[in-house]
Amino acid sequence: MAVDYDLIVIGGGSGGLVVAAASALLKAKVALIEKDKLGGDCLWSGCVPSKSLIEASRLAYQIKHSQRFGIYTEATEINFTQAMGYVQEVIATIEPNDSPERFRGFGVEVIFGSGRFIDRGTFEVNGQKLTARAFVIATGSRPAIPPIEGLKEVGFLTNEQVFSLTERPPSLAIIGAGPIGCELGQAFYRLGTEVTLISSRDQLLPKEEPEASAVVETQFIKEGIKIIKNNRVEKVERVDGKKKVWVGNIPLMVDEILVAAGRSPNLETLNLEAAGVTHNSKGINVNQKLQTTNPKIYACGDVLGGYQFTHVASYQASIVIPNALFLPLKKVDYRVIPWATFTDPELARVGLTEAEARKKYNDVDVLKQEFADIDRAQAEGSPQGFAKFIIRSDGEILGAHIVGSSAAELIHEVVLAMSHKLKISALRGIHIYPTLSEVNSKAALLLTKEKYDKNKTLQNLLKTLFNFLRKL
Ligand SMILES: Cc1cc2nc3c(=O)[nH]c(=O)nc-3n(C[C@H](O)[C@H](O)[C@H](O)COP(=O)(O)OP(=O)(O)OC[C@H]3O[C@@H](n4cnc5c(N)ncnc54)[C@H](O)[C@@H]3O)c2cc1C
Ligand SMILES: NC(=O)c1ccc[n+]([C@@H]2O[C@H](COP(=O)([O-])OP(=O)(O)OC[C@H]3O[C@@H](n4cnc5c(N)ncnc54)[C@H](O)[C@@H]3O)[C@@H](O)[C@H]2O)c1
Repeated sequence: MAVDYDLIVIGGGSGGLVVAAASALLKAKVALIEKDKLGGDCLWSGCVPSKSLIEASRLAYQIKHSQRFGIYTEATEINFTQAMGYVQEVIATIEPNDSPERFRGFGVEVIFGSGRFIDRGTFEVNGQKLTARAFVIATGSRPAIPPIEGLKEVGFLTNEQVFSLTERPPSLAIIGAGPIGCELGQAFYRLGTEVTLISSRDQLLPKEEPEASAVVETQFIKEGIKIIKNNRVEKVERVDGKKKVWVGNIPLMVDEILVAAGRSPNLETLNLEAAGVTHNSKGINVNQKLQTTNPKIYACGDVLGGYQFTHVASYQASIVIPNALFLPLKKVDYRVIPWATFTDPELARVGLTEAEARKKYNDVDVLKQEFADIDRAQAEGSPQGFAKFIIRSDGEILGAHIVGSSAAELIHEVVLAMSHKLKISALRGIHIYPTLSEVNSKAALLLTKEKYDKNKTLQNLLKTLFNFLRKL
């Protein structure tokens, strides 16, 4: 039976936009259905505003601490409203890339509305019943709100409201110390808010290598950010115009609360049952080809509940496009997925942690190069942190964790090496002096040093050789 479209994409964020644009450029007939604005979380309430706010706060911190470089300024005044204005300015500059006009120009039919499946092959939106050869669900995620007594009544912010603030909250309790809590906690603190980070776990950024997270935590404590770990918010009350947050039995009086306690997939209104698409509490179930339990319906991005990053949504989109338009042959490969948390110091990761690697292999070795021994890091006054490589005895790189200045940029050399299955020795190539990238080459060199230190026979042989040569 003839259908209306080759592809119907539901959700116009990081994943859906890539699928829609590329498919239309390949001459497929594509409809993109968006319930709000094109751009998704990343543009409006995620990556773009958070990184812009972080930049404003980084500058504030550097100016405040410029005396060690012999630079004195008048007392720094932070105009929070203008800092937030800068955030909105950046969004407005990037927004045309995701505008409906641009996508219509690619040949995508952009439909605004929130629809639902009515059977395994039909999606209804704005009263229209649309059919397609394939569908892609890319509806993203929203903040998960923990069931805390009084929280809804007292009121709170999430990433969806926090970038619209025009006045600085004098104090802020942040529930959750994952990437959102840590990035925004430090940014708000540096812009003048008293911040308390509350984590139910014993580690900030619990998905990261523990010793890398510890470097971030040390910096937070040094700056003055209050941290409460191993504790949950039990209750919230309104007292004298303030918000009283009970963390276990510790009372905390704050002006505002930011909830950053993980994500929930956006799938409730899609009527997935009618389409034969199953899901779990984290997201939609898919196979390695990103097909849902209805093979004509694909899904990508945060709605899968896996790696929730813009670049992963784009990568998944690149798998979905050929599978949905042509033949479902391509499979996802998550061996080399990098990500970074943009705290100061930054924390970047690719591949396995040491604990994960040791569970899987019995020939794991660790190479750790401190930034303190990298001259450029000293020159820049940022000697904290390290690069830690998890390798196997044959030099295969299983994972890398860089915490320090520009870590998110530095990790890409490792990503390239891992993607092409290059051994750690590949990173020993000549690196420009003095650069932060030397942290990678010096870490790689540690293996050569380690091997040489262990090889007493070679050392004795060399000693004998030089003794002999001197006597000639
Ligand atoms: C504060 C914050 C900072 C972040 N920082 C980073 C970062 O630095 N780097 C990084 O890689 N990732 C970051 N992320 C994660 C990143 O934003 C997400 O992984 C990414 O946006 C996921 O893309 P997506 O396409 O799955 O969802 P989204 O981009 O959110 O797009 C989903 C779209 O679907 C629409 N939609 C939802 N339901 C329906 C429906 N029923 N019908 C039609 N349309 C619907 C939504 O309106 C939205 O436009 C951050 C997230 C947050 C919250
Ligand atoms: N730089 C980046 O790439 C970046 C930045 C921000 C967000 N993100 C993405 O967005 C996702 C969501 O971020 P997130 O920080 O909300 O989630 P998260 O799931 O990574 O972290 C949430 C944290 O909150 C804690 N928590 C949960 N309930 C709690 C409670 N009641 N009390 C105290 N602590 C509680 C959890 O233990 C966890 O550590 C991330 O996993 C990431 O994929 C990426």
